[in-house]
Amino acid sequence: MTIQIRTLDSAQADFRQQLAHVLAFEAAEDEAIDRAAATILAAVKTRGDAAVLEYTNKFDRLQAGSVAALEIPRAQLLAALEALPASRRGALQTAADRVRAYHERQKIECGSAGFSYTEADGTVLGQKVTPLDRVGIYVPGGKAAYPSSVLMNAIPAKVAGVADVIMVVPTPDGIKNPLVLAAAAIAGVDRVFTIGGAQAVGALAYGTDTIPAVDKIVGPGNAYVAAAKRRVFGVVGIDMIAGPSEILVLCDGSTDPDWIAMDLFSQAEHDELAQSILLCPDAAYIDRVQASIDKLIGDMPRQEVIRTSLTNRGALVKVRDMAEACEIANFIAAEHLEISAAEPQRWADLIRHAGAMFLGRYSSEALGDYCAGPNHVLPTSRTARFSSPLGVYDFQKRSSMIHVSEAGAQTLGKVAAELAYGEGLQAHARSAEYRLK
Ligand SMILES: NC(=O)c1ccc[n+]([C@@H]2O[C@H](COP(=O)([O-])OP(=O)(O)OC[C@H]3O[C@@H](n4cnc5c(N)ncnc54)[C@H](O)[C@@H]3O)[C@@H](O)[C@H]2O)c1
Ligand SMILES: N[C@H](CO)Cc1c[nH]c[nH+]1
Ligand SMILES: [Zn+2]
Repeated sequence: MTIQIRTLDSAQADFRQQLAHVLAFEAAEDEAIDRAAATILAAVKTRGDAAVLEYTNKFDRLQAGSVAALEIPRAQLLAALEALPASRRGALQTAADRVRAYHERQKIECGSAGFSYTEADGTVLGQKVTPLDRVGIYVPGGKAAYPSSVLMNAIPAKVAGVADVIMVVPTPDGIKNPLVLAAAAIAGVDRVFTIGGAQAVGALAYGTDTIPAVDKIVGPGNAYVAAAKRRVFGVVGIDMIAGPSEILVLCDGSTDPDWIAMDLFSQAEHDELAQSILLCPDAAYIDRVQASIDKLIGDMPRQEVIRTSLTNRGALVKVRDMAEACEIANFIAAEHLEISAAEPQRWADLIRHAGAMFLGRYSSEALGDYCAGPNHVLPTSRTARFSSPLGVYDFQKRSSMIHVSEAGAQTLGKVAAELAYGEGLQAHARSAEYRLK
């Protein structure tokens, strides 16, 4: 069995156009998905629970009688945790502990305590950091179950101090994944509803009789979830657009090609729309990776998903050298970037845009997906140019603090009044002047 992956060469004159074509989603597909998400959101906004129930029963093939029946009580989460085989439970707990330890660092090092300073005249200025009150975490569940995504979403929220974490997760055909439920128990999720897609995003954004409206929705999902999140932004906060998974491997041509082939599979198996790309300066090595792909694909239970993803969205790219690979990687701004090379740090120093970087031949991206510690909810579709991994900071907000002393009001009042008159805003000017002696 062979897979026809597109091969590109950066020396070709139209390479950049070809690359842009590989990275682009079909615009027509995007529009159709966006229209479908808009229709679902409008229905949820106007008809609440009834619409959530209809869409859930339709898309996830359920026969639920009410949205309330789609809530999983905490006792069921705890029972799922208790019933896990010891090795699974141990792995889940280890992953949770490592994710928590990493995110605790973010709390310390990203200034979660706020700051304040006092000026010579006694005026105090500062910044107060507070957690959000209630967040919705989207855990994908259409084509695969993601216990790891439960940990990645819920743990930073709890580390930030969010009181109320509402999780949504679709359960196609009513199949509840016990590891997902157990992960929710370990991570301290407050409520779980088995709903997904745009209807879940709408329910969390607008609230329904059964599902409480949240302040922010975070978490990855398919293209419908991403489109819905884009549309509800403003009503609620969102973290980023974390869509179909991506891996970009930069390889110097000395890693076992089976390892690289499997790394490419690892993200391709998520979704037909997932994207796996290899950049390498060694043409013969690229052929070896292609041979490994053809050798290994037959053993993959999800080979049809992998095949579609690699055929439609994958690429094996011959580059001039590793420096050029880094330059191209900055353009691609991939969700995951593996630098499988002898001097990974040398190349990492040249990378500015990537959701997460995996350095060296032993850092397989899959380790980051589960248990390395950093978050696996990462910006996709080139949004790593301006977005960051999900983190404690996504569950916090900042308020500015201004405590002006009587002496401070004398100097600031004159400055403010002058500028207010300049803007033609009399009330502003007088408000400042009233405090002048
Ligand atoms: N970036 C990350 O951090 C990260 C992490 C894990 C997974 N992922 C990605 O998340 C995605 C998960 O996708 P998924 O499909 O498995 O689960 P999902 O939960 O995102 O989507 C399933 C839901 O999509 C909706 N849906 C499906 N077909 C529809 C249609 N035709 N019209 C309207 N709605 C429809 C349904 O409501 C269904 O419940 C994958 O692309 C995976 O790569 C990303
Ligand atoms: N690779 C996904 C993020 O793109 C996360 C994940 C969860 N489970 C396996 N992988
Ligand atoms: Zn993955």
